[in-house]
Amino acid sequence: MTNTKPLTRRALRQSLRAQRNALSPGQQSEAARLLSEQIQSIMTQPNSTVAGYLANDGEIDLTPTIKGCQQNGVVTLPVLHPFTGKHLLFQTFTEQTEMTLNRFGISEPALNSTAIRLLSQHHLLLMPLVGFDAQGNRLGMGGGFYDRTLANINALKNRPTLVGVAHDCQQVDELPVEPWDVPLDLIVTPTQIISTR
Ligand SMILES: Nc1nc2c(c(=O)[nH]1)N(C=O)[C@@H](CNc1ccc(C(=O)N[C@@H](CCC(=O)O)C(=O)O)cc1)CN2
Ligand SMILES: Nc1ncnc2c1ncn2[C@@H]1O[C@H](COP(=O)(O)OP(=O)(O)OP(=O)(O)O)[C@@H](O)[C@H]1O
Repeated sequence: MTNTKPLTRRALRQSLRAQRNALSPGQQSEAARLLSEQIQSIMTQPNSTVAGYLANDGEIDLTPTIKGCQQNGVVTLPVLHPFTGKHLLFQTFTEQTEMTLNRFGISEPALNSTAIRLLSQHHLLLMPLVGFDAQGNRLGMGGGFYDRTLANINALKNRPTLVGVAHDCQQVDELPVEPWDVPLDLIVTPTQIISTR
């Protein structure tokens, strides 16, 4: 019997990636500006530690958001785990941070053990995604990096709020869900703030 599930996810990925890549530079920068205002509006605590990402493949650009968060807090970026290659570490990011290209061609902080921040030290995790639905399901690039890294998140005493950030065109009615998928607490787009619980 043919298993159509992975195909469905693959087909969805392809179409949603094409849609975000079709946004014009003007639409991208307006989306980035609006998203930054949305994120500022949900940041309740001063001195927050927020994980971001550097946009790739048409993802919504967090540059204005990161600048805003750095003004009264700490920003970290994901780094591919040097040993497992399948998990993410989060390292602090400032203008002085030495950067390197990872195997996907995405810029990330050069490995520095003193810059690593634990998941439990974060208030917000801003997570890139390819697709989302209003129930909090997330479709990523297909590496399983965030899902593996967050697999035990509910065992933490202090767990960060998981925030999926995306363009509005990345929303679908209902995503296929896999057993390892870790649901999002919140989804923020340029025009929506969706609380999933
Ligand atoms: N901006 C950003 N950073 C991130 C992620 C992300 O989704 N976005 N990740 C979230 O997990 C991790 C990297 N995961 C990624 C997984 C696949 C591809 C990618 O472009 N895949 C290509 C195939 C590349 C290859 O075969 O080498 C593709 O699908 O076309 C990129 C990043 C960590 N950093
Ligand atoms: N907690 C986990 N433990 C072991 N393997 C996992 C786990 N989570 C995901 N995987 C594996 O990773 C692969 C990719 O998963 P999936 O398609 O859900 O990735 P994704 O959510 O799109 O990617 P990402 O989380 O990097 O954005 C799957 O084949 C799955 O087996």
